[in-house]
Amino acid sequence: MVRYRVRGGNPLKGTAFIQGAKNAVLPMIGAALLAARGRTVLRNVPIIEDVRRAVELAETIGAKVELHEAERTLVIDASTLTSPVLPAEIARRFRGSVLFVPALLHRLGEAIIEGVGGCNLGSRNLDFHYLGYKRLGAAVDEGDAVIHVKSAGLTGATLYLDTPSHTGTENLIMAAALGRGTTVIENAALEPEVLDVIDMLTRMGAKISGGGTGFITVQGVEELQAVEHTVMPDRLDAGVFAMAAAVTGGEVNLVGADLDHLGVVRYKLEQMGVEFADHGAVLHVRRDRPLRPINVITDTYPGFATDLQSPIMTVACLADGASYIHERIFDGRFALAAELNKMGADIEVKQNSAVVRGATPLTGTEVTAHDLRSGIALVLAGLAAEGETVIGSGYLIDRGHSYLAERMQALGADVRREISAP
Ligand SMILES: CC(=O)N[C@H]1[C@@H](OP(=O)(O)OP(=O)(O)OC[C@H]2O[C@@H](n3ccc(=O)[nH]c3=O)[C@H](O)[C@@H]2O)O[C@H](CO)[C@@H](O)[C@@H]1O
Ligand SMILES: C=C(OP(=O)(O)O)C(=O)O
Repeated sequence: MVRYRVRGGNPLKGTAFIQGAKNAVLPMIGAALLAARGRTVLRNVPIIEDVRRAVELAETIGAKVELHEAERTLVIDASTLTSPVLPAEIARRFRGSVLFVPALLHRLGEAIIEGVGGCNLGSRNLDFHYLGYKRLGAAVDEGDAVIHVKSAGLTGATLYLDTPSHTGTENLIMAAALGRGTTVIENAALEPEVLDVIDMLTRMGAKISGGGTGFITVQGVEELQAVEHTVMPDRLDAGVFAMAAAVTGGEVNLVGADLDHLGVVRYKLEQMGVEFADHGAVLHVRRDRPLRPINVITDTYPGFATDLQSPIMTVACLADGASYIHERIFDGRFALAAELNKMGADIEVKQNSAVVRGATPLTGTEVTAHDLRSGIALVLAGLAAEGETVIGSGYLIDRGHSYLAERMQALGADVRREISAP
């Protein structure tokens, strides 16, 4: 049982190091499994629980993996894949398990998916993935508990996504990369992580064009080589640390944060009164004026990232006036509201919209993380609250933010992580 204890009141000051991106490293581990020879080296790997689960899963299917935590480096030898089974006990613990399917199809001719996990945010369908594999020639048997995908060799086709799914785009690119002939993917995702994965696959020898346009063409090749690649910085981690400065009236330098990757999040925070100054690879963030309320509509990149919707809900609690938040990506991403209300917030949720009436003083109490980002949003609330906030189900925070307590402490925050018997 992991818990976070936060004592609020300290304006954050100093330097934070932004971790490598969770949503880039997970598909990159999936990509590394496509290389039948050699060793892949991934650098700037975030030391998070999802990466540990991905390492366990890769080992379970036969890869040899070394996670060098101090060096933030993964070494993956996928020459020895032996099992097509993604077992429930690991695969259900993180979303990234779904990104192992293309490698299993190419390397072993089948993938047996006993479950896929990830944050509980309402419906999280995978139909675009399975329809895509079928159009590439695979047989998909969707049983109640287990999904079996089989292929004697994938063949290029025209594919489309009803909406630009992040992992859906990555999976269909990886499936097409070693297929025969040309694949076109329409309505593909534009997220920076997807472009970083395309960059890695291209260096592995894949022929991919159109990344970032929504219309991707993949020309299949015979084999892909193991390469070395540095994972891009995590824009969600950067957004959270920027908001930590915002809720405490602080001033921080974020090493490695890329302002361009924040998309609309940047402009919304500026409207609220947060100032950004871009000094090359260091992003300076400060807030020294009262917070203003905001309207937020989540969207795919470069729109407002749904993963930063929970953190900005905390910021909105401290703004003077009513903020409106409309969630368009997931149909169950407001579990945070009830937890913030326990701390003194005034948030009303109707279907996929929330009204946050601020500014309300927040008071520390016992609250629960329902998913990764509601967890980190409660840490932000704790930083601004009077007294102590104790956040249960802290494992969910550890899924996506590395060394959180240490990095917050370096900015002067009183954040502690504790482990106790369940
Ligand atoms: C590991 C990873 O990269 N996770 C990210 C990824 O999740 P993930 O890739 O799972 O999210 P998607 O972009 O696929 O899902 C977005 C929406 O599309 C729907 N959908 C998706 C696929 C499908 O086959 N059918 C379907 O209906 C989902 O139910 C959801 O409502 O993108 C999300 C949206 O930016 C982020 O919150 C997650 O942090
Ligand atoms: C929804 C998230 O992650 P996942 O897709 O891995 O559950 C997230 O990172 O906020």
